Amino acid sequence: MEEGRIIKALSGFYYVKTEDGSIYQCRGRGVFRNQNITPLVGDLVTFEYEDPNEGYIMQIKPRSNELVRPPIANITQAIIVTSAKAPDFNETLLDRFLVLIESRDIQPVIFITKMDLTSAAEKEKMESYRKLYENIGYRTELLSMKDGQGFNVLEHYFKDHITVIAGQSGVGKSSILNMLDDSLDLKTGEISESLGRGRHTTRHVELLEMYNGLVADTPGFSSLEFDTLEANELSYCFPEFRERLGDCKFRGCMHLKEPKCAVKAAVSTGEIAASRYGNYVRFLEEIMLRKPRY
Ligand SMILES: Nc1nc2c(ncn2[C@@H]2O[C@H](COP(=O)(O)OP(=O)(O)OP(=O)(O)O)[C@@H](O)[C@H]2O)c(=O)[nH]1
Ligand SMILES: [Zn+2]
Repeated sequence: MEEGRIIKALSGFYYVKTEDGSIYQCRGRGVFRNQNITPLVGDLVTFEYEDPNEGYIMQIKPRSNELVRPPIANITQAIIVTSAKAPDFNETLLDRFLVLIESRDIQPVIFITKMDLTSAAEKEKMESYRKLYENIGYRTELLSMKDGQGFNVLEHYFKDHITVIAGQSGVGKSSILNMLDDSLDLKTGEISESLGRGRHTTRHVELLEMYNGLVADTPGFSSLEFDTLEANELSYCFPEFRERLGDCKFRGCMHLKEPKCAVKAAVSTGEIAASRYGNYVRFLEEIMLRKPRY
């Protein structure tokens, strides 16, 4: 029995990559279909084969998480791409992405793009946002495609991770992916050729090899609704709230009107940013007003 990770799903085949870099074309076992289990890109699996083009996936290891769009399992990192300008930087949108990513137990990283379009005052503002988010524990990079600012450090982000890129339209996600793609051609061109298909002939999800990690070729978190998050889970998706939850007087404190609330105390001293607390309250209202689904 061999072990590997599904890095691509296409026309009923799963492409499983083993530790030594070999790729096996496999089918799911009938039993998965009967049990309503679909193997996902990102899954760690065991498989059997006689011919590398005719393997069978025998077992799927338990997943740490899974996304519906794109359908990928075991994501460890999400890079939120957000622009400083065009479209304007929007901290509520950034916090929304952060919460959605935290709620899936995925480590967020923040890339702020298009720094070349900012004025001196705006640059300063972006630097202060960088401080705010780094204080919370999120690694944050200020980037410019135009002069390559910040890009030299990007490769360190990918090692040993399964990364999904997230962010609204027009912020520069494809530009970053294209940049990643180039170096990818050098590294895995051989493998793609041996499988007889180019990487660009498919619209299906694929994990691309990138600086000793894997990156999904399709952006994630396209739905920005909090449709599965419960109100009492929200504060766990704000790391700077999470670390203070034990200090609130009331168990189950929602950090609104309750007395002796450690979160509100930290907001009043500036240890928690007012913008973050404001977005917490806003998201909480949104979750409470959500129509029950049947
Ligand atoms: N000035 C400037 N323009 C950039 C930068 N990064 C990306 N752009 C431009 O922004 C536009 C949108 O970039 P994309 O990479 O297509 O953005 P995207 O996030 O993939 O957008 P969708 O595919 O719609 O989700 C393009 O015209 C890019 O050339 C940057 O750092 N500076
Ligand atoms: Zn509280």
